[in-house]
Amino acid sequence: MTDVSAPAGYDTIILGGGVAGCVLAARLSEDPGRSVCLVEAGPDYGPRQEDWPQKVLNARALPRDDVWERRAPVHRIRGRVLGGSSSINGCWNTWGSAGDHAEWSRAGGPAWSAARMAPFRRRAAERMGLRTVPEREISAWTRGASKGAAELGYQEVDMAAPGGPGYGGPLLNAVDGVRRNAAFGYLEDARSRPNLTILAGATVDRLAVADGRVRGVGIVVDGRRETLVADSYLLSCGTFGSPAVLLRSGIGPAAQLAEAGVRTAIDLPGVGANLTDQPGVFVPLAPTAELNASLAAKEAEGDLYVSRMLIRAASELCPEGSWDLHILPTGGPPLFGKLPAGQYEAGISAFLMKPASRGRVRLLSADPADALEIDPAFFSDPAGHDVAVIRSGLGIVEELAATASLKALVGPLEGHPARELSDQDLRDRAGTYWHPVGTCAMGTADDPLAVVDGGGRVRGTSNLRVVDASILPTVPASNTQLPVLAAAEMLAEAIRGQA
Ligand SMILES: Cc1cc2nc3c(=O)[nH]c(=O)nc-3n(C[C@H](O)[C@H](O)[C@H](O)COP(=O)(O)OP(=O)(O)OC[C@H]3O[C@@H](n4cnc5c(N)ncnc54)[C@H](O)[C@@H]3O)c2cc1C
Repeated sequence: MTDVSAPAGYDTIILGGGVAGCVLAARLSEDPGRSVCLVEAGPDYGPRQEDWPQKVLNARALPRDDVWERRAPVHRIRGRVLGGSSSINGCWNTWGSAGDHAEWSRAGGPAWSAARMAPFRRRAAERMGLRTVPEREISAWTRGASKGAAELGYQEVDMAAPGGPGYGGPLLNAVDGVRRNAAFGYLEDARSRPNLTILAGATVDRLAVADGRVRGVGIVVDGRRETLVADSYLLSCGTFGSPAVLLRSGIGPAAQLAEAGVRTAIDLPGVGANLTDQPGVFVPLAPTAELNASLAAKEAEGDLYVSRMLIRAASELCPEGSWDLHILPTGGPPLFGKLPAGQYEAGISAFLMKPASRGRVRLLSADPADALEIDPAFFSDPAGHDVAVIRSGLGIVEELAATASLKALVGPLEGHPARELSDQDLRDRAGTYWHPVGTCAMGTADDPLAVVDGGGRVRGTSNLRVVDASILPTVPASNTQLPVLAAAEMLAEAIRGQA
């Protein structure tokens, strides 16, 4: 391998230029005495918004071009571009419950409490320019759904802060239909710093580990293999990418590594295990001619968005005062497929926010160009918790659809109520909310499945941390972008404090 690093190497190399990677690159390079290199497999379209593809900027749809494995099943979609999945996501930002922080604090220490994370949440919201839903983006469907939620007795709540069940709008990282991804939010002014190098189009293959220290990282650029060296390495390739890099580097379950033909450097059984994502079931409804006309008029004005409100709801199994479901009414062009002009899809999804099921990420080969085995194992928990909660959610969907406010906009439910579907049918109909976490989970020293500690340090290593969604041991009862931004802000400050 050729050595393409700075003559004396970098102080810090960040592997993966997604949500967490952009935060780390910006915050760590604020210190002019630290040289930082950010490595990203996908393209960097540069500092000027006008040079980015329209598809990536368009916040009204989910882009499908700059992704890993373009023909992959939908639960595996992830961004492969500077900004990572924030460049292809729904631009929604919500915050989780007190229960999430209790789980994270047990695993990672008091820094993960709601109070200690709050300043980092605010800092992230400010940098990303998060804003509330403007009135003009609220369609007749969204307005009806909010009124329906109030009819059912839900109170309006602040979705970007801890609290209890209720309804409201998310905070958005999109302005006038333009997706403001983490590369815009964090790298705009950092790009011109002489101590920050952004290396796009560079796929991380593996880390060279000896005696618990990373000695270099192998990357592939235009088919060429090269090596970068640094004092410390921060792995931010996301919930699917980070365990894959560790596994290729020989950090993972020894038996599995042997199967993949990789020599074990550190036997860490938790790498790639504990994959946790939020499945959802969509219940389609039939829009009335009036609703279709109203949505068409919104679209003509350029202000039609598929979803702009949600309900935090509780199943019978949810701890008192918290929520374990997002009820998400959507109305607009279908997410998948097409309808004739002037016709729209309206419906309501129930998403399971605190699943008990655990899936996994595994290598199919040691080649970084090969696809991974990604199995979210939706609704697989033996006790049937997840199926019970989603059924409860589908009951709430029916109640919402039956409110006077929504009955005026859609026809009645047809066929069997979704809550009566068989377990297998629920599995077959499950989509994803795209919030996978947990494959490099943080945990205490006595937790055999812990991969990192509360500071993201990889067990058994002295200069390697993981900082991204993969370290969250449990998924929050929220969308994950804002929690990942806040976690990266918090860990960046901790890393700077140690310099
Ligand atoms: C379709 C979709 C919709 C979503 N909608 C929302 C939403 O509306 N609200 C919300 O809160 N969350 C949403 N999310 C989730 C949110 O985007 C993620 O939680 C967040 O991006 C996670 O940040 P991360 O840094 O862990 O990973 P990412 O942002 O995915 O970044 C990982 C980066 O690492 C790079 N990488 C991976 N492997 C390698 C490698 N081997 N070499 C070099 N680079 C590599 C990737 O290309 C990517 O840029 C959505 C996600 C998807 C996919």
